[in-house]
Amino acid sequence: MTLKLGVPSKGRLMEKTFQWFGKRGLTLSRTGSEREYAGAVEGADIELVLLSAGEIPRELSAGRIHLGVTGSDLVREKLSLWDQRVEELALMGFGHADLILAVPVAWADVDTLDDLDAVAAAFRAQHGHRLRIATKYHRLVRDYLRDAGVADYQLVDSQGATEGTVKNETAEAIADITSTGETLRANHLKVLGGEPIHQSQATLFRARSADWTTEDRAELKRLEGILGL
Ligand SMILES: Nc1ncnc2c1ncn2[C@@H]1O[C@H](COP(=O)(O)OP(=O)(O)OP(=O)(O)O)[C@@H](O)[C@H]1O
Ligand SMILES: O=P(O)(O)OC[C@H]1O[C@H](OP(=O)(O)OP(=O)(O)O)[C@H](O)[C@@H]1O
Repeated sequence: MTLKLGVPSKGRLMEKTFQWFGKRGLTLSRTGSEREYAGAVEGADIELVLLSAGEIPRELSAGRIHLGVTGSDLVREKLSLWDQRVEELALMGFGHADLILAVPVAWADVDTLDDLDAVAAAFRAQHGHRLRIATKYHRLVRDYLRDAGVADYQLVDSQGATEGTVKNETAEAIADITSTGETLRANHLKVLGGEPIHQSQATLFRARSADWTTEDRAELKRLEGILGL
């Protein structure tokens, strides 16, 4: 069986993924029409599989692809015990974004997680429901807040335009990815101080559970040589 490499089919990670491999002597390209999800790899016995960045963690975990490129945030969010299912082969140095917690700028007394904790307890007493945090990163946010001892909150699912939920009054705070900070500023939100929940970047992963034949392992060794890993 040929080694299968899953790469983002579009969006912010695709082009840089192709460049990253290209710089290391492996030419990845899309084949077929502009809208056809087909690709090829020159210089190695590898089948290119074009996938949504968000689906690559699941495909790796199920062993349907041997290797995959996606954001480290997506692997940690989508896979429980992610490091038992995949191995990080290379941090690729692009697609940097921080997963952060943000609250309205107008909350002058809330700048840290401890402040949020205090406000959350008071909020519940005052409003009769828990402070709502909108996010699509349920696992990462829950784990982070549990470790920090913050309990008086509820997560509200938001799959996009998360920063708008505060203005729309469906949440009091948000947890989302930011890179330039523009979207937060435009929506009058500020990041809580301290380390981000996760610092994400595009990463090349190896599926631990995929069916690795002797030839696949040999091809991976050769690939690691080409890529200088
Ligand atoms: N503003 C941003 N700047 C840099 N990286 C970002 C930004 N927003 C998201 N990302 C990163 O990009 C990756 C997601 O990429 P993208 O948005 O192309 O995928 P997606 O929306 O999940 O893809 P698809 O819609 O095909 O499922 C995540 O790893 C995330 O950390
Ligand atoms: O810090 P910034 O550079 O402003 O980027 C942050 C924004 O980028 C991402 O959204 P995306 O463009 O993927 O749209 P989405 O709302 O559909 O997730 C993320 O969810 C933020 O909303």
